[in-house]
Amino acid sequence: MSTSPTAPVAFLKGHGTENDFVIVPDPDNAIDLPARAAAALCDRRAGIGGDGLLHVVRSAAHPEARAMAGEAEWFMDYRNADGSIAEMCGNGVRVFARYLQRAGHVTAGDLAVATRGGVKRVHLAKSADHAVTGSEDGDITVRMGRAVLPDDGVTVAVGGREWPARNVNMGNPHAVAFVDDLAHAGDLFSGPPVSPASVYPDGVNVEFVVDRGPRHVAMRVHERGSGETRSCGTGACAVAVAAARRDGTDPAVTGAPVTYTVDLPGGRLVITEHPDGEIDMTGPAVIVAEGYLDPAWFETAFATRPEARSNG
Ligand SMILES: N[C@@H](CCC[C@H](N)C(=O)O)C(=O)O
Repeated sequence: MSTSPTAPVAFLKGHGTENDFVIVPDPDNAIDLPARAAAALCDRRAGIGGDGLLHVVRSAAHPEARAMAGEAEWFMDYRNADGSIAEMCGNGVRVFARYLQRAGHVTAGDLAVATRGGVKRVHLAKSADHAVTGSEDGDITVRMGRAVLPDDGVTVAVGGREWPARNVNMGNPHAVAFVDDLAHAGDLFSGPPVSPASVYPDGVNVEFVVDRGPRHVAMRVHERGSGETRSCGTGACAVAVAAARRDGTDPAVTGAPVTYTVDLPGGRLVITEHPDGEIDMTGPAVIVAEGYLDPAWFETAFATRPEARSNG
């Protein structure tokens, strides 16, 4: 049973390759966080500010996660900055795991996190082990599951240019377009039109990708519900999968795992796809602050916010 809080609500702020999140620990699912409260927390001017919200709840205490409680003690109840729900957030899972480690709920090693996209296996490296990303706290690897690639023939358009895009589902929907120059994506103040729109009835995350070298790409992303962000973990996986099909390195065909380095405005993620289709994402995760929400502010934001505002 969730209620509006009367005591101060604790929060933390964290990021994974600068995809930033407000974290609200709430093991018993006692805090009601409707879309307007999530959007208020993520508001960069009138709230804490973030690309999304990580509501940290015990799986057994959340109706959407109860069935996963036997496999994963903790549920990542994720919201986009506009308050909308998404199935998965790759950077979010790493930051979620870092929070659990900092709070003493888990130690370095392996753990499972329940998400709306199913249970994700996470490996928290020891702090000395940061060979991939240089993270001082140690890299975190998430087994992201398998990509689904419907053959839909979608296109993405910006500023009079149009590109064919690959439809990749990583639990959440992506359209991946290979471009000559990341500047061609424009200002990304709004979501680039993707056609036919009917392919993505619930909206889509759009990635623009350029080559940097063999199995090395760079990308920008416009995220559904959050706008342009400095990184997207599921997006980086979608990009690596699309690049492997384009490059003839699809592990299901070659029988060998393939690793892509994906550079984002906020940092670097390393993505390995295995012959069975399973995808591993490795990157950093950092907690930057913690504190308490002002109860009066939270009550006001909770009660009066009429609709989601822009996250810009
Ligand atoms: N930034 C995330 C993706 C968050 C969800 C996305 N905006 C959606 O609506 O699908 C990531 O790191 O994967």
